[in-house]
Amino acid sequence: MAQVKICGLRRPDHIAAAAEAGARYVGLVFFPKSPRAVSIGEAADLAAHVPVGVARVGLFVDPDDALLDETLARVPLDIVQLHGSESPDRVAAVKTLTGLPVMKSVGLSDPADLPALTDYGLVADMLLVDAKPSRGAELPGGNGLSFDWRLLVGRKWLRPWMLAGGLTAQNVAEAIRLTGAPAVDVSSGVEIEPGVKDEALIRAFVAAAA
Ligand SMILES: O=C(O)c1ccccc1NCC(=O)[C@H](O)[C@H](O)COP(=O)(O)O
Repeated sequence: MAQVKICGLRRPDHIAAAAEAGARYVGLVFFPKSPRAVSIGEAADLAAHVPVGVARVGLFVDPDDALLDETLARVPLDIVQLHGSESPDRVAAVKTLTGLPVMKSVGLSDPADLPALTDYGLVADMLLVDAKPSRGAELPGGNGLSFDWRLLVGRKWLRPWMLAGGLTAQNVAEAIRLTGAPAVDVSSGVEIEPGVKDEALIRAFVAAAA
């Protein structure tokens, strides 16, 4: 059984569906280019709908200090997810600035990408092991793209981690079985079109990961 994060939620009823189904994390995207982006005001409203026991994850891509300060002044986040090209030093600085746990994404496509998980494991509180976006991709994540899960077999890192990238209700059980992932993260796999989540798909995904 793996914990579940549903990322890129934009509606209170979808947050409720995710929580009722048993998701332990919900993600709010603060990246304007994303079809899942929310404004700070929208996020403040959505965060108020998240039940106790479900962690509110704010997803940022190479944020500057001002964006983090402005967001956290209005949105009660529990975890900061960094999904850009933040260096290990920047991850440490964001932890200090925000006082929150930081989850750093690392994109994988081949074995040469694996050492980054060790490097970021020294500074981040959690790791998000995602597919590396294709060259020229508009978004650094949330692309519905998976990677060869066999890269992870038998590996251990210094921090708790989540598996992401192209997961769906159909493939998540096999992904967990193969990788031993203690937690999984999904966005596109519970959508009917980019940025449009579907309650039935959310419920099916959480059930399949359990
Ligand atoms: O979801 C986005 O739109 C997004 C935009 C910019 C950076 C990261 C983004 N998503 C990151 C996530 O945490 C996704 O859940 C993860 O990449 C998995 O996405 P998917 O393959 O679509 O399930």
